[in-house]
Amino acid sequence: MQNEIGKTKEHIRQIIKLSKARISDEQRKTESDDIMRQLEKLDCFKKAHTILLYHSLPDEVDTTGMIKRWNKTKQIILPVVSGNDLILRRYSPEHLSTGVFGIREPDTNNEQIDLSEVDLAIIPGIAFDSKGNRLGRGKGYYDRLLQEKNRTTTIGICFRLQLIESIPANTFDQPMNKIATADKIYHCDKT
Ligand SMILES: Nc1nc2c(c(=O)[nH]1)N(C=O)[C@@H](CNc1ccc(C(=O)N[C@@H](CCC(=O)O)C(=O)O)cc1)CN2
Ligand SMILES: Nc1ncnc2c1ncn2[C@@H]1O[C@H](COP(=O)(O)OP(=O)(O)OP(=O)(O)O)[C@@H](O)[C@H]1O
Repeated sequence: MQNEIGKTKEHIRQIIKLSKARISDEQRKTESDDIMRQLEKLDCFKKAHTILLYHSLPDEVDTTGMIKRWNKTKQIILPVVSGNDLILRRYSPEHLSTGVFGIREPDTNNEQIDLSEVDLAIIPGIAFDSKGNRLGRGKGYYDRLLQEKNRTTTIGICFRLQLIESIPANTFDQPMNKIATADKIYHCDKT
C-alpha cells in the first residue's frame, strides 16, 4: 500500500505529465538549448572530464544535441537499465541499442564505468524543487545508483514548468546538488 508521500508523488507525476504534454516542439527545443547554455557556464561543467548524461525520451529535456556536441571534448557516459539497477557505459554513436523502456543505451561493446569515475551527472526527472529534491518516474533507479556516497556532482535538468514549490522526500531519495532550468541554476547545496 502507498503511504502519504507515495500518493503525493503520484499526484504530482500526473499533473506534470498533463502540463508537459502542452509544451510545443519549438519550446522544447528552445528551452533545451537554453538549459545547455546554462550548464556550459558552470565551473563544475568546464572542469568535468567524465559526464553522465541520459538519452532523452520525447517528453524530456532534449539531450541529443548535448551528447553529440560534448562527445568531442568530454567522455560521455549513459545509463543502461539492467533489472532493478542502472549500469553505466561509455557512449559511442555507432554502438547503441534500444533498452526496455525504449531508451537508446550503449551496448556491451562499450566499456562499463563505475560511478566513482563520473565527475558530473546530469539527471532527468518528472519534477524538481529549488531545494534539490527530485521526483523521478517512480522506479527508484537513480536513487539506487546515487545511494553510495560519492564525489560526483549531480545536476537535475528540467523545463520551467517542472520546477515546483515542494516535493516530499523519503529517506532513500537522493537530492541533487544543483538544478538547471532555461533561466537559472539553483545551487541547492550552496557550493
Ligand atoms: N531518458 C531517460 N533515461 C533514463 C531514465 C529516464 O527517466 N529518462 N531513467 C530514470 O530512472 C532510467 C530508466 N528508468 C525508467 C523508468 C521508467 C520509465 C517509463 O517509461 N515509465 C513509464 C511507465 C512504464 C511502466 O510502468 O512500465 C512512464 O513513466 O510513463 C522509463 C525509464 C535510466 N534512463
Ligand atoms: N536505495 C534504495 N534501495 C531500495 N529501494 C529503493 C531505493 N531507493 C528507492 N527505492 C524504491 O524505489 C521506489 C520508487 O521510488 P521513487 O518513487 O522515489 O522513485 P523515483 O526517484 O521517482 O524514480 P527514478 O529514480 O526511477 O526516476 C520506491 O518504492 C522505493 O522503495
